[in-house]
Amino acid sequence: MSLKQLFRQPMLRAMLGRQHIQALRSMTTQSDKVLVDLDPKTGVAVVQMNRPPVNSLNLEFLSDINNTLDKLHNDKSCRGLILTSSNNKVFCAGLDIMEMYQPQTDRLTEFWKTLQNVWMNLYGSRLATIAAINGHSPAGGCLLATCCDYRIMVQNFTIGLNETQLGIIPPFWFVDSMEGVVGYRQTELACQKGLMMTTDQASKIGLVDEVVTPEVVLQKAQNEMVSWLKIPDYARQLTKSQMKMPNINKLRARRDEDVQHFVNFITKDSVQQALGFYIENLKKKAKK
Ligand SMILES: CCCCCCCC/C=C\C/C=C/C(=O)SCCNC(=O)CCNC(=O)[C@H](O)C(C)(C)COP(=O)(O)OP(=O)(O)OC[C@H]1O[C@@H](n2cnc3c(N)ncnc32)[C@H](O)[C@@H]1OP(=O)(O)O
Repeated sequence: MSLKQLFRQPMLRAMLGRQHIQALRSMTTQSDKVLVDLDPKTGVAVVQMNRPPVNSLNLEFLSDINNTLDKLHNDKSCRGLILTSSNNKVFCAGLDIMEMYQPQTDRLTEFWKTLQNVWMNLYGSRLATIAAINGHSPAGGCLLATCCDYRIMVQNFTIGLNETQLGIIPPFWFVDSMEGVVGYRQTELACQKGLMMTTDQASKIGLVDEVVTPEVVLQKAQNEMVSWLKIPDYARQLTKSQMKMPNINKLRARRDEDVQHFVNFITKDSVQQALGFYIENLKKKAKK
């Protein structure tokens, strides 16, 4: 959907109002892939991922997400962030597989470093963060969701760290994010088997906090945010940082090693072959 079409959507207009559409327009001049609407009254920013067709995370999109997070973190009026998608079937399809298939090493390295930055920035955000998961959310999409403090997901979609199904390995910080939400045993089951869970299955293990219908997902996220923002920021932020810093420091200490492992692993012939098959199947499925 084009930006013009997006702005014309009656639901979006009613939800945001004229003033916000204006704000959204001015920020989209910086990136049309990440749409931001910061409500000056509440301090809540709705951030919509908008990279058609499926919000897959390539280097440029990740950089845009990172810049958006930086801007919101530097804006003192901003206290909460709701992460969602402009595509009402796919929240985020995870990493752009084309970044990992037959890659140039320099770009692959930059890609991974940028993903690490996004993870540290969102997982450790000073803001109260809520994922309004309005579509499928595999792998890197699930990672973004588990970076947030609370998850509300629309029924009848799927979510999970499915890397092993592609013949790749979820990095330790993907696993740490998941473990922080659902605990060791459920993470072990979900990650080793590369489980894609339905919204209901994800809700049963606590991977999502609320299951809702598509029409109300953003309103529910706004309502939930109100309760988070009733807590004094310093108390909430310090509590969050106490819980999340150990995992962030773990990645910081192993950043370069993690990049090296990623590049070595992805460029292996066997992994390239597995990715090639996976892409072929995706394309076949898309054509049907
Ligand atoms: C010793 C230590 C070593 C450590 C090594 C660490 C290595 C770890 C490396 C990486 C971790 C990886 C993380 C990831 O995120 S990998 C990506 C995983 N994502 C997926 O598997 C999702 C695949 N997509 C889907 O399942 C579906 O597309 C969907 C459910 C998201 C949406 O379905 P639908 O609406 O029906 O859309 P289509 O399937 O028709 O797709 C449309 C279009 O988009 C293309 N596409 C889909 N997903 C991706 C993607 N992730 N990247 C790039 N392109 C994607 C799809 O191919 C179609 O394209 P078209 O044929 O050209 O139209």
